[in-house]
Formats: sequence, C-alpha cells, structure tokens
Amino acid sequence: MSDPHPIPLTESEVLIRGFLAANPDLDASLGPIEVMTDRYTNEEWAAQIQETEKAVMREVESGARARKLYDGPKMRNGKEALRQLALTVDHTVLKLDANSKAIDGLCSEARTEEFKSVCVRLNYVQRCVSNLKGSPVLVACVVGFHEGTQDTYSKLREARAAVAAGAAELDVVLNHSLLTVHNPPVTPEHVLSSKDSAIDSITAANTAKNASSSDLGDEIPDYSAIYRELASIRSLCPHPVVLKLILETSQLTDHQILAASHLAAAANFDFIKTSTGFNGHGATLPHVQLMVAAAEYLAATGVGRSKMQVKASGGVRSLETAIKMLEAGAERLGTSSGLWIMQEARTKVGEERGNQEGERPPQTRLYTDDSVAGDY
Ligand SMILES: O=C[C@H](O)COP(=O)(O)O
Repeated sequence: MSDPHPIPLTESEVLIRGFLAANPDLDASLGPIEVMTDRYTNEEWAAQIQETEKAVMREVESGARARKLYDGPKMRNGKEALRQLALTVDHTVLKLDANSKAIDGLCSEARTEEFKSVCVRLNYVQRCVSNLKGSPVLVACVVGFHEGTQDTYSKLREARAAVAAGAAELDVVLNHSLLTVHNPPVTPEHVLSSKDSAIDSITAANTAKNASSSDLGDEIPDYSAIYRELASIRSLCPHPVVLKLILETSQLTDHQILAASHLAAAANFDFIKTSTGFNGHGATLPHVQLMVAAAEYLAATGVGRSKMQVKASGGVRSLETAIKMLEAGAERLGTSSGLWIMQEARTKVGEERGNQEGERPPQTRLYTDDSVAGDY
C-alpha cells in the first residue's frame, strides 16, 4: 500500500494523529481540526523571541508600561462596576481536599455573583456543568495542574476529557521546566527564605539540583517542544474552547516570561495567565504589566491570530489588588477570594454612594488557607 502521508509528518502531527487513533470515540466531537505544525527550529524561535524581548523590554525599561493605566471598574458607578468586576472573576477552587459540597457552594456563589466562570479540577467539571445549567457562568478546568511537567499526551487526554465533560475554558500549566532547565543554580539562601509551602521548597530545591547538575547556561531551551505541546492542545481543542496558558511566573525570569508569551501567541492561545497559586508567589504587578505589554506587541506584529488577554491569578485576595491588576491591563482574575473581593466592592460602592448600595452578600467564605494576601 502506498504511503498515505508522502510528506513527512511533523512531531505535532504525529502526536495528534496518535491521540486520535487511540481515542476514536473522541474524534467525532472534535469538529474541524487544524493540525498545527512544528514550524520553527529552536534557533529560529530564539531569534524571534529575542525580537519580542528587545521591543517589550524597551517599553518596560523606559517606564512607559508602568505608567499605562487601563479602565478598571469604577466603584462610583455602583451596580455597573460590581457587574463589570464580577465578570472578570474566575471563581476558583483547586485545593485537592475540596469536596462536592464546596464545589456546589462555589457554583451557587458564582451564579449569585454572576462571575465569569468557576475554575476547578477535571473531576468536578461535570458536576459544575450540571450545577450551572441555564446560567451564563462558564466552567473552566485546569490541565497539567499544578506542575505542568506531565507529558504532552497526558495533557491532551486531560484537555479533551475536560472539553467532553463540558468545560468551555482550559487553564493549561506550561511545562516551565523546559524553559528553566539551563538556569544557573538557585542559591540555598533562596530556598531557605522561600515564604512558600513545604512543597514549594522541595520544588525550589529540585530546581537548584537540576540546574547545578548541568553547566549549560548558554543553551537554547527546547522552544520547539513547548510550541509542539501548545499547538497540539490548540489543535485538539479548537475554538470556541478558550485556552489559557499558566506561566507560573514566580519560576521564570522576565526573558522566560516573554519566551512563553511568544510561544503561547504563536500557538493561538487566548490568554496568558500568571500563576497556579500553588508554587511560589502569585501575580505581581510588574509581571502583569510585562505580560500585557507582550500580548500587545505580539498582536501588533501578527504573532497569533488574535490578541491574547492576561489573567492575573494567585494571591489576588483584596479589592485593591484586583483593581490594580485590572488597571494594569489584566482582563481576568483567577481567585479563590472572589466572594471577599465582591464584599469589599459592595462596601466601597456603599461608601462612595452614601451607603445606598452597600448591601453585603449573605456569607463570606474564603477558599484559601489563612495566609495573608501577598504583598506582591
Ligand atoms: O488560578 C487560580 C489560583 O489557583 C487561585 O489562587 P488563590 O487561591 O491564591 O486565589
């Protein structure tokens, strides 16, 4: 029999075809698949990323980016501001010990507050979809959470399963270890001074170990492998599925954040998102500014089909932080403190309007631990 594919398949194509062959039942639900190819070598990606970095850093270092303010919800606008704010919130529960009751609570709060979405792990997607039937609240599911180091095939399987269960949005964790593999060693002081959980210290210690075992500081990271993974997920989860790439910015240098942003845009992701909330610090203002600058530059130079949005997540636990992130250009907030933020917003609206509209929600429950909002 003659070869049905006379042109050699790219690695993305092989991965996607392999996935479809192993999952024939998923095929019908996929819709038209545009198989995205591997496109460039690592050196070619590196050259493009360098251009992006030069342009974006020029703007950031001049101070122009930090001065740029976007329209956030203005509390003096009362209910309209509350509505706008709520529509930026992905109401999130990702703790492993979350139970069905917490998930049901999350959904009913999201309905009441009219949040944009609930963001959960795969095992709760179906439950959320059924809880939220008939409401505009979307269901978002994390993929590769929270390390991002799972192999591409398992991320594809997870992503497809989430879509099949009714998820409208996928928050995919970048395999950031592919970017940081050649980082210089992290100092033991850094590991010890980490204010993060024990798990983060282990991650940091491993990163340090990996970094010190290689002496490859000048090597180009495997950009092709990152692009291949993102392009495969995009191919198998076409629009209207919204794809967000969680960069885990606490683990990355500015250069690496820009490289990841560039690859996400090239693979037609819809959002770049700062953090999982489980590894290192969460969203910081400078990182959000950097990512917004990157998204704008990449759109202006035609990388990707449309402009990526930025989601600030991890440690967004107060109205003040939420508004700062939105004014820096973030368009979505990933937070487990959505109720608290809305409560603060209602109080503020009440204050700014002579207490006319200062009603409070019936309950305020945090889905986070008791740690203080990060001074990021
Ligand atoms: O994506 C969202 C984060 O996991 C939420 O983090 P947070 O619990 O610090 O709000």
